[in-house]
Amino acid sequence: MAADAGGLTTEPAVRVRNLHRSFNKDGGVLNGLDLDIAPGEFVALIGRSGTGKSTLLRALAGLDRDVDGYGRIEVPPSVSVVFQDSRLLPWKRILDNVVFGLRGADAGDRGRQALAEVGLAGRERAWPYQLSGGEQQRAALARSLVREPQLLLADEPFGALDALTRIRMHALLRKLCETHRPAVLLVTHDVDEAIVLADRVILLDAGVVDTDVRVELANRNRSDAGFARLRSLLLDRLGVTADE
Ligand SMILES: Nc1ncnc2c1ncn2[C@@H]1O[C@H](COP(=O)(O)OP(=O)(O)OP(=O)(O)O)[C@@H](O)[C@H]1O
Repeated sequence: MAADAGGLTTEPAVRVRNLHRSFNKDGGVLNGLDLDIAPGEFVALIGRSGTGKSTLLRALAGLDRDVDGYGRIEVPPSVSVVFQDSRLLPWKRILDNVVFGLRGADAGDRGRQALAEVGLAGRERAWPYQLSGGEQQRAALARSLVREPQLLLADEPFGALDALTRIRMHALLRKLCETHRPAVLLVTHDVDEAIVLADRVILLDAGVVDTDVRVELANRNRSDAGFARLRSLLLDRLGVTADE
């Protein structure tokens, strides 16, 4: 049970217990991982390359049917996933991509509203190839959030974008999460991105949680001393010095 701001206890949105996953007999990628994410909590997952971040995300997304049977994964019924590439269907217009598979007479309206929320009003009839990389990721976010997921899983969603576009996307993602309040697990290589966006940063090492730190609102500001402290703590745990 996680304590919420009012001191009450709430059931976590995500509960992972003793999760193992290996791909060969040389050793495990996930080695008994435990993790709770509270409803509406934004968790960033960092870690050296190959430490199992994407493996965990895929397991939570239900994309890995071979996670070992003796661990436990509990996720909410509605989960959306965003990847580094937008995975828009090239033969469908943007609005049709966003509402693909949605039911209800109001699907079109909900899709249009979601596109407006991500700054793509007026682009409903565009084809994916007519959008920039950043715009395609905006459309991918709209497609996820129009489903009002209780859990949003994001695997390096801004990894392919230029630095300026990334900063804009950070602001957009925070705003969307504050409006829709899904629990979020964001995999990123970027320590700064993790601190700027998340309520909590988790560092994975050797397939278990190595470090689990809370980010106060003030620490999200890059010029805050707390930001610098957190950054050097995390970089240290990753085995790099802040000057590298
Ligand atoms: N389907 C698979 N088959 C075999 N090995 C795999 C498979 N998926 C992942 N692995 C291996 O599991 C390990 C962890 O991979 P994973 O993608 O989870 O790491 P990661 O922490 O996300 O890495 P990166 O930061 O480089 O994206 C790697 O050694 C990878 O080669």
